[in-house]
Amino acid sequence: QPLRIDVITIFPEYLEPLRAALLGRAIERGLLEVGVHDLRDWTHDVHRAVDDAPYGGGPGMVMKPQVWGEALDDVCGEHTRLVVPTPAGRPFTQETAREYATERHLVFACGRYEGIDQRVMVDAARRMPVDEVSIGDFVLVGGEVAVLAMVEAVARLLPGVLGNPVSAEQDSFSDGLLEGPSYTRPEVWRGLTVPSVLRSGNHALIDRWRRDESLARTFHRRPDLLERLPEGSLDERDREV
Ligand SMILES: NC(=O)c1ccno1
Repeated sequence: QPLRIDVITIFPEYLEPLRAALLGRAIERGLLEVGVHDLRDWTHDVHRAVDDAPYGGGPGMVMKPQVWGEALDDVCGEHTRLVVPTPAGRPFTQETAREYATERHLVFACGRYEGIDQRVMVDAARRMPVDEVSIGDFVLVGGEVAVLAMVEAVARLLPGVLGNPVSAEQDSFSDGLLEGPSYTRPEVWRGLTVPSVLRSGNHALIDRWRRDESLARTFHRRPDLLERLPEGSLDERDREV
């Protein structure tokens, strides 16, 4: 059955984009299920408080464990992987997206940057896998935008979501390299031409050119990715690029 995704947040309206365009159509087609929940529905006080001052002092507020505990008790099930976006998390990469696309149920807990009381993740880890992940080395106001990014990265890998499934294999990172430049008509635009090899019809040459462009771009923009390539990824020809 389709991957089920639930998002718990104090800004449910932030997740509306999941209902639009490609993702919205995939949901309508039953290729994945998405539920969005307002964390405040699990508060019991008149102020619907979800955070409090941090023990030990310091700036900002920390999200209360009781509210999160009750929300997760209701939303998580026996096949749930809990994902908590945070700048302090392990890197979320294309590999992570591929793993998540094979899950049955993902629950995303959107916290403020100051964080959720750590005991919420400790308690959840007693009965399900819990991933604290970061989408990049920068700080957002909350986890919602990170969830939008991760859900999009995962959903596009699900069967039937992308019109042209091959592109999921060919996009950046699938072979560990960055994707090279792309071109379309017109052949000359503002005096700029399309590399002639792409119009040669010689697909062996075209593939070779594209690989060289990927290697060069990766070398210049992300040399760290070259370090991480699995052994044997680069042949003699590649090393000359
Ligand atoms: N870098 C991140 O993933 C993040 C999540 C919340 N704030 O920043």
